[in-house]
Amino acid sequence: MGLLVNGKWHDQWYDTKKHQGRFVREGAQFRNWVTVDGKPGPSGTGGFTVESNRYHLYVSYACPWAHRTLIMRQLKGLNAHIGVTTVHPHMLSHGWEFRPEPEPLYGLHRLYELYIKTMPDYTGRVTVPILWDQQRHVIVNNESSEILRMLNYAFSSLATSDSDFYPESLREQIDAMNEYVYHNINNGVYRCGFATSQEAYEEAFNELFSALDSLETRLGKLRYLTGNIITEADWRLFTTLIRFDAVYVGHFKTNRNMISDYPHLSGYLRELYQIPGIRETVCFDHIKQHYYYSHEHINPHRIVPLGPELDLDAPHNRSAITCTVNHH
Ligand SMILES: N[C@@H](CCC(=O)N[C@@H](CS)C(=O)NCC(=O)O)C(=O)O
Repeated sequence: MGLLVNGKWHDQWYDTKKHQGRFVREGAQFRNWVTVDGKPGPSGTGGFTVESNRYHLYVSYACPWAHRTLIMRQLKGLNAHIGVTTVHPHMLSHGWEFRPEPEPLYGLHRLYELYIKTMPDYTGRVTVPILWDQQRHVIVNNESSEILRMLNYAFSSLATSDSDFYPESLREQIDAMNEYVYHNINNGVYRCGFATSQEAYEEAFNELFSALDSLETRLGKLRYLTGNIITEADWRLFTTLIRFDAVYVGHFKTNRNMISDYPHLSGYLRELYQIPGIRETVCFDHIKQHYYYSHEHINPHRIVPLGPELDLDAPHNRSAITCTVNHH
């Protein structure tokens, strides 16, 4: 694992020293938007008009951030319009790689080569997901939360489903929920796992479990995070929950409870998993191989645990939760 400095690859682990052992995630740097008319979006520059088969997603099945984009592509019915290439689950000294086959567009073997192709003197982390423009041969955007919104809106002219995962009337609630879930849960598990001091770990651990406790209560009253329809907030939580018992509990030491110990959270997780098309986006083999094998600092012998056994096909019993709270 490493990063690019002026377009040169450096193999190094995250530097947590400047934050007293805390893991602080770097912001994504490519922030252009695909739009219906090619005008600039909320950030970046314009020229990225929505078109079938012009854009391509580079993802890892292991990565919770990339997973969100795969889910949105699937649920909107965009599979025929946006191709996907996946990286190898092991992220080693060259970062994410295309192995054994190179990626199909340019025959490249390493993800960082796409960053250099976009910006020859790029300095920063090399992350998935990437939304790639096959016409201009550049990264459009490498921030998953923004890619989700593009798939939901700009691409809706191509989509086979008209579901809206960020409806106007719920935006304030979705934004607040996203913020809370991002800090405490999505990034919270990484803050536990990548902490290099006891204090930093405990701080993240306590925030993580108090957030899970509070969502457990919430999901005892509401079918989904913001009421009776599934929004992007649910899918953003889902990608962390689905990895939790399989990986985070052991590898990231988030072991106060498993998700399966929480009746409402686990029923909710199963309900989302059982929605048609979703299980096809979940690859436990890549998920377990990636974390346990790649992070040598955490797991030096790279032994990948065989358990736990998860029964995600058990009945979810969520239809009993009728939404009585008016969320408007
Ligand atoms: N803000 C980014 C974060 C993406 C991210 O951190 N992806 C991880 C994989 S789970 C990655 O590629 N890490 C490589 C690295 O940090 O060097 C997003 O949500 O799109």
